[in-house]
Order: sequence, then structure tokens, then C-alpha cells
Amino acid sequence: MHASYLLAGARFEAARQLPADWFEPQFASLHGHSFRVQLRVENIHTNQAGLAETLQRAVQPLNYASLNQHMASVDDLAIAEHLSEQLSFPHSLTLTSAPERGVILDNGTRLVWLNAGFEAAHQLPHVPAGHKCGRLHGHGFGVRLVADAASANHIDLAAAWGRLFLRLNHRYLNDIPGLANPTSEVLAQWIYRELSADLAGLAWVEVRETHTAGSQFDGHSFRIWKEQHFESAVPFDAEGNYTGHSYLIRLMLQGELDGAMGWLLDFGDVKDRFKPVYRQLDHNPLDRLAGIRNGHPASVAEWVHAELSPLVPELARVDLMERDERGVSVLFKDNMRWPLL
Ligand SMILES: Nc1nc2c(c(=O)[nH]1)N=C([C@H](O)[C@H](O)COP(=O)(O)OP(=O)(O)OP(=O)(O)O)CN2
Repeated sequence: MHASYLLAGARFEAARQLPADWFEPQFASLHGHSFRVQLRVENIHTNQAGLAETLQRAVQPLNYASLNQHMASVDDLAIAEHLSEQLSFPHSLTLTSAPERGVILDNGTRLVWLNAGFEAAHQLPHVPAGHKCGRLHGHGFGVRLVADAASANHIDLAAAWGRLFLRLNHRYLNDIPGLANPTSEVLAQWIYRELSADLAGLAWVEVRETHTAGSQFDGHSFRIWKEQHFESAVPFDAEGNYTGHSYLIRLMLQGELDGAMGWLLDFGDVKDRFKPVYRQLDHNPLDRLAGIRNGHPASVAEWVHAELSPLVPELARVDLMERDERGVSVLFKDNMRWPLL
């Protein structure tokens, strides 16, 4: 068995007012947010129902409340820490205060993150003839910057990104020095290097090239992911009744960059190699696949790893979501605990 984590999330609506001298002056007025909190907990500490219940108990007093009445400080990190204190087991917690910003508490590390993006054209010059990415095409790229909260705040992230945005937005990326082969991996590394020169504490950069694929670079290692949906039935109760879920599976790979191609493995190849596994999962009852215990998501993730890793040895982590706020993350290599947000 590999290290297996439960994922759970909850949302709450709340008002807050930061002090008059807060570094983002707009937050000094009374205002409201739709907050989201996501937890990751190793499954040795609790089960899915216990985790959901604990999370609801922590969040419920804050829902439709004035946060200033519940805690002395109401900035994102303080809210995350307040929630974290309600939990009796080790965890990693992500708080999203707006679609573009939030914080992470992970193993004693406090991180801030900012979502940004740019629109640009590119082509990949080294792909085999006929590969669609060899043609001139473009994307609305998503970017996430994550930094140590001891060194940087959201204003620092936004200012650093603002300088880079002007160099990337509405450009043909291949013309930019250092981006002659602008894969997601090369872009994440390029953004990391450009920003880390004057942004203290930059932890990692994510580039989301399409809605289903992206890459991360932390100054040392590359990770990529490819997501797919499948529709399956699973046992619901002891009487043998079934229910169903629209699953999201995220296949995460870690490895060396192929120097010639500028990628870890073609997203398209990940999808192609996964196809035979996908066919067994999609529109099927999961518990009837050999080795899948009751269709439990962790055993589905283990099964996927057993089937796929001979073809994709870089497979390092499988996240499987039964729905938006409930799933598992199973780790097959060290150092894959990073949240994917
Ligand atoms: N490891 C990488 N693989 C690929 C990259 C890359 O940057 N790194 N880039 C491409 C293409 O630019 C392409 O636009 C994106 O590929 P893909 O995920 O295959 O796109 P799809 O639209 O086909 O995705 P689906 O959601 O699965 O339809 C190719 N590979």
C-alpha cells in the first residue's frame, strides 16, 4: 500500500474588515467573500465521513457570519490558521478567499498563492510531423504562483506577475528569448527563473495549458498532470444497491525533462496510454474490476497505478475525485505531497 490521503472541501460565505493600515487598503472596508477550504489528511487518521463531519463543524460557525466576531485577525492566513486549530489530526489546508488568491498551510509551512493568466500563440517545433501542437495555435494559459508567506504577500506576487504579463500576453511565445520551444514545462521553468530573481520565497510555478493539463516547476523538479472524467457505478450499501459518480482523475507524473522535446512526456501520450485503463473504468461498475475493493477511490487509484505504471513509469500520484469536494490522493513517489489547487 502507498501513502493515501483523503481530500475534502467546504465553502462558506462570510464578512470581514481588516485594520485601517492593512497593506491592501480595499480590505479595510467591511466586505464579503465566498470562501473555500480544502483539506488533505492521511487516511490513517480518519475516514471520509469523519473528515467531512470535522470540516463542517469547523466551517459552520463562520458561514454567513462576521469573521471579526470569531477571531482577532481576519486576513487569509489568520482564517486558515483558525480553521486549522479546529482539526485534531495532521493536515494540509488550502483557503481560497477569491478565485485568484488564497493561502496554504502545509506541515508548518505557510504559503500564499495567486492565480493569473495570459493569452498567447505558440507552436512546438520538435514534435513529430502531423502532431497538432506543431501547428501555430494558442491558449489562454493559466498560471499559479506560490510563495513562502514569510517572504512574500499577495501584493508582491501581483507586482512580480504584472511585469512578466506584459512580456507574454498576446505574444508569439516562440519569439521570446528562452522560449523557442514553449512547452508547459519550459514555460513554468522560464517563469520561475524570471520571477525568482526579484521575488523572494517563490516556492513553485504552475502553468495550466488547457483545462485538462499543466505543469509545475519548483526550481529543481518538474511535475505534469493530465485530467480526465469518467462515469461509473459503485456499491452504495450492504444490500447490494449501486450509486454512481462523475469521477475526475488526475494523473501526475514526476521525472526528468526530455531535453530534445522540452517535456516530461507528451500530454497526448499520457492520455493514449491511459485509454485502455479508462475504457475499463468508464460506464462500468468499479467493484467488478479485479482488485478494486468495494469501488473505494483509494483502491481504484492503486489499481490505476498498477495498470498504468508499466507504460508510464513517471506516474507519481493519482488524485481521484468522486465529486468537487470529496476524493483521494495516492502517492507513489516521495515528494508528491504538493497540493494541486
Ligand atoms: N508534456 C507536454 N505535452 C504536451 C504539451 C506540453 O506543453 N507539455 N503541449 C501540447 C500542445 O501544445 C497541446 O495544445 C496541449 O495538449 P493536450 O493536453 O493533448 O490537448 P487536448 O486539447 O488534446 O486535451 P484534451 O482535453 O485531452 O482533449 C501537447 N503535449
